[in-house]
Amino acid sequence: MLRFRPTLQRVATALRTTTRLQSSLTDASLIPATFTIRDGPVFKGRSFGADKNISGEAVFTTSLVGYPESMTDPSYRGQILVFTQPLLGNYGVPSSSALDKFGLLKYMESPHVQPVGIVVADAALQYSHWTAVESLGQWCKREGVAAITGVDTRSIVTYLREQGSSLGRISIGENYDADEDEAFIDPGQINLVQKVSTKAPFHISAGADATSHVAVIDCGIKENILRCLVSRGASVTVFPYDYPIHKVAHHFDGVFISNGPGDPTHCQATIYSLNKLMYDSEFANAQLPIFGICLGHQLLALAAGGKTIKLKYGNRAHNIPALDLTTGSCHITSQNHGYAVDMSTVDETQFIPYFVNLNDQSNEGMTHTSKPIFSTQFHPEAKGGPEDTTFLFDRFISDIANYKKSIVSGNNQFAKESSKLLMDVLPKKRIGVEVNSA
Ligand SMILES: NC(=O)CC[C@H](N)C(=O)O
Repeated sequence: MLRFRPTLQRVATALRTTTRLQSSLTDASLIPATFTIRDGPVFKGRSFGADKNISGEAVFTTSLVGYPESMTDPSYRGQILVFTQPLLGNYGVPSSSALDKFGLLKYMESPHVQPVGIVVADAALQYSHWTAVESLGQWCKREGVAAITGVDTRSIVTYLREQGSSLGRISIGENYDADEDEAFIDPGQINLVQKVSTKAPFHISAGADATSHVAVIDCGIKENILRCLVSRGASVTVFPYDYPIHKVAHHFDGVFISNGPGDPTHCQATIYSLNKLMYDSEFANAQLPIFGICLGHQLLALAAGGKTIKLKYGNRAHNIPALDLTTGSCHITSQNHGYAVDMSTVDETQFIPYFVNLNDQSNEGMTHTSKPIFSTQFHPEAKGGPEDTTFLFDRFISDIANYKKSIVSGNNQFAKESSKLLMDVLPKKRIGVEVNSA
């Protein structure tokens, strides 16, 4: 053993030196920055992102990996994302434009960084990964996103857990005055969905193996949700969030409602359309499959006459246990939400709870009592996070297959017209989505 000690000591010294060299905490070239919580504490650190003062709702995620996916999730629009993982950026950032075989973004959940700013304990200034093309800091600078490092994220999160999600701001520069009464932008007052939803329909083909065609309501859809659908044979036509989907639903084999940022009650046009789709006499006997995720779940509940509540600090993590009330199985789920459905306000003759959160008992999904309509608060598509609940996409595809069979056998009164929409001429990606700084 003794013979190895000098070697071990050398390795330990080398590791310490490497860590010191890579750490943002000791890099004097980074300019000072301040993270301030409104009516709360002030944290002094250093900027490693865009040279820009920003404000928004400060929220935290306890996810350990997956910062490229989280940071491109449109549901984070308008927020300042505090990471509890103490070292961020060590595996760099992959390409924002690489595409998979469906023409979907290979590594990112949308083309741009969505939070207005990020807060980390220690940003790795060197990175290493075979997919990496730039550092976390370079990416934030290129995207106009403020980033602060060298702050005590444990005490920030302790504060946010006790006080609830709060408004915050990141200010860059030495001469920041903590008393300066600069405005704190409250994204809760803004229709953020309007900023991230496609401005016109686009189409992603499932290719020669396509077995169905789904209408997607885009409230800020994550790329992997589209992939989960098309990789299961469902071609998708993606519509703006306020498109009157009830007027075109008969052209499709199913309707999907996506995740998205902000307060669900801002999406009145979507709620109206979903209400029509579920309750209008035209659709009364229709067995059209509908599936909603996260904001999509909240919008379905609102369309069914229910109410949503704002959680104290939300659920943002990749390891949240959700109990499937139909099977008794517990699944580990990926989550990012600040609002939740109050199931006591949803008509129980229409919808019953599907999943429940085993940490805080909040609702995690609902299922219709007589129609193939269901939704989840968590993210079965993951990215990042565990893929334990991707079987829900299989359920949706199987609901679609049953629906198609019922039409073929003439059992369904909701006769489906053959699609006359000119899918081939539709664009193949999102249209005119505003970049983060807009
Ligand atoms: N990921 C989501 O779709 C989030 C939904 C909603 N904006 C919330 O915060 O609750």
